[in-house]
Amino acid sequence: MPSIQGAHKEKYRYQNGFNSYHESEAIEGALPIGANSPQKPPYGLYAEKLSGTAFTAPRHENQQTWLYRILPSSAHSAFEPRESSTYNINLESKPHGKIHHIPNQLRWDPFDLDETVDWVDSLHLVAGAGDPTMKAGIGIFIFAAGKDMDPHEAFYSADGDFLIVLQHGLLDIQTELGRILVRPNEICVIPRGIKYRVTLPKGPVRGYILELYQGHFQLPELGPIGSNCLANARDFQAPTADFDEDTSTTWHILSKFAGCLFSAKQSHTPFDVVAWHGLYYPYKYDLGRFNTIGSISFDHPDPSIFTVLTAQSDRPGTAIADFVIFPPRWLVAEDTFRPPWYHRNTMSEFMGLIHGQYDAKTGSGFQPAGASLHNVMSAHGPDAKTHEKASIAELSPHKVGESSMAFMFESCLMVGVTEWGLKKCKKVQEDYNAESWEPLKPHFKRPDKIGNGTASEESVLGGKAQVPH
Ligand SMILES: O=C(O)Cc1cc(O)ccc1O
Ligand SMILES: [Fe+2]
Repeated sequence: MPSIQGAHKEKYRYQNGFNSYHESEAIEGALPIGANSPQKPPYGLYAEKLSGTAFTAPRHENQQTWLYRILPSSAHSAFEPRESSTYNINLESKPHGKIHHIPNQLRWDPFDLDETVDWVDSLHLVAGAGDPTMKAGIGIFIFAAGKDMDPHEAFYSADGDFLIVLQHGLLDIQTELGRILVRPNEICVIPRGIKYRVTLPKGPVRGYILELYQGHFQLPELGPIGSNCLANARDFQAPTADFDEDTSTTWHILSKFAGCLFSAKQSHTPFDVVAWHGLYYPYKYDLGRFNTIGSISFDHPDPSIFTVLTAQSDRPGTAIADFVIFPPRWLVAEDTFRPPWYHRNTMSEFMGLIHGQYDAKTGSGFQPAGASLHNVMSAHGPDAKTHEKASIAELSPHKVGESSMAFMFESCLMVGVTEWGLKKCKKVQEDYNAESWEPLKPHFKRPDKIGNGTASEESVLGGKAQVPH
C-alpha cells in the first residue's frame, strides 16, 4: 500500500543542491525503477519529458526532467492571443518593438506597489537586449502585484528562465514540480517552460526579474578562491513533488511566447505531477547565506567577487548575465578609497536595491525598489558626497550595508530601455547626473604650484605619502 505523503506533509519541502540530480515522489512508488518510460508507468500515470537543453547538449550542460503526471501537458485547446492592456511585454519585447538605446546614466525612483493586478499582469519590461525568438539576450522586468492569480490559471514563459528578485512581500509559487515559498531576501529561478501559479500570502509584492533568453544560470567558477565561498551549492533549494487531483475544472494556461501572451484552456490541473526526476527544476536561494569575501589588504576588488549566479556567453569569463549582490560586509582595506572606483565598463550594469542603502550612493536618490542603469561605457561611480566622505574617512574597520542588500544584473550586451521604462512608468530621475557627478570638484594641484615650489606628498596625494616599492 503506497504511503500518501501529500496530504499530511508540510506545505513546503525542499531538496538541497545546485545542478544536482534530484528525484522526488509524492506517492511512494510513483517513479518507475530502472526505466524512464515503461509501457505502463506506476499508478496509471503518464510519463512526460521536459527538456531544458537540446537532447544532444554535452553531458555537463544537459538539463532534462522526467515528469510522471495524471494527464500530459499536451491535453489542452489551441492557444489564442490573450488581450491585456496592462501586459507590457505584449507591446514592447517583440523583436521590433520600440526600445531606446541611449548612453545616458539612468536612475528610477521606487516603482509603485500595484494592488490591482496579479503576477502575470504585473510584469513590466523595463529594459533588455536581444530577442527571445533567437534565444539570445535578456529581459529585465519590474513586477508589482497585489492579487493572487486566478485559482485555475497557470503561467509559463517559453522565452527564457526567470530569475526573480523579491523586494517586498512573500511569493507562494505552486509549480509543476512542487511548491516554493519565496521569502524576503530570497531569490527564485523558474526555468523556461515550467508552469506555475503565484499567490500572495502576505499581500502586495514587488521586485525585479531577469529573464535569460539563452542558456541557464550556473554557479561562477571560484578560481584561486578554492572550493567554497560565495554561493555554496547546498544552499539552493528545489521543491519536492506535490500534486493536485483535478480533472474536472477548466484551467487557463498562459504562455509568454516571443514576448506576447497567449491563453489555452484545459479541463485538468497542470499541477498533477506525482513524481519527477532530473536536473531541470525551479529553485530558490536565500541571499543571507552568501559567503561574502573581499580585500583584507588594500584596493577595491572587482564586483565579480559578489557573483551569485552567472550565465556565460561563448567567450570565457564574459557573461550574458551575472547576478551580483552587495551584502552587508566589513571594509578593512588600508590606504584605499573604499567605495567603488569611477569607471566605464564594456558590460552594462542594471542595479536594484532590496533594502537598506548602497555604499556607492549615500544620497537619497537610490532607494529600495528603485533602480539604475549604467549602460556599456556609460561613466559612473560614487556621487560627489560619497567621494568627499570616503576621501577623508578614517580607515578603521567598518561594516557597510548593515542589513542592506543591493544587486546588479551585469551583461556583456548593450541594454535598451522600453517606452514603459523610459516614459510611461514616470520614475526616471531627471537630475541623476546633476545630483551625483556634476558637483564633483577638481582637486588637482600641480606639484610645482604648491607652497615654496616643492610638493608636499601629503597634499598632492590627499592622504598618506606613498613610498615607491
Ligand atoms: O557601479 C556600481 O556601483 C557597481 C560596482 C560596484 C563595485 O564595487 C565595483 C564596480 C561596479 O561596477
Ligand atoms: Fe559600475
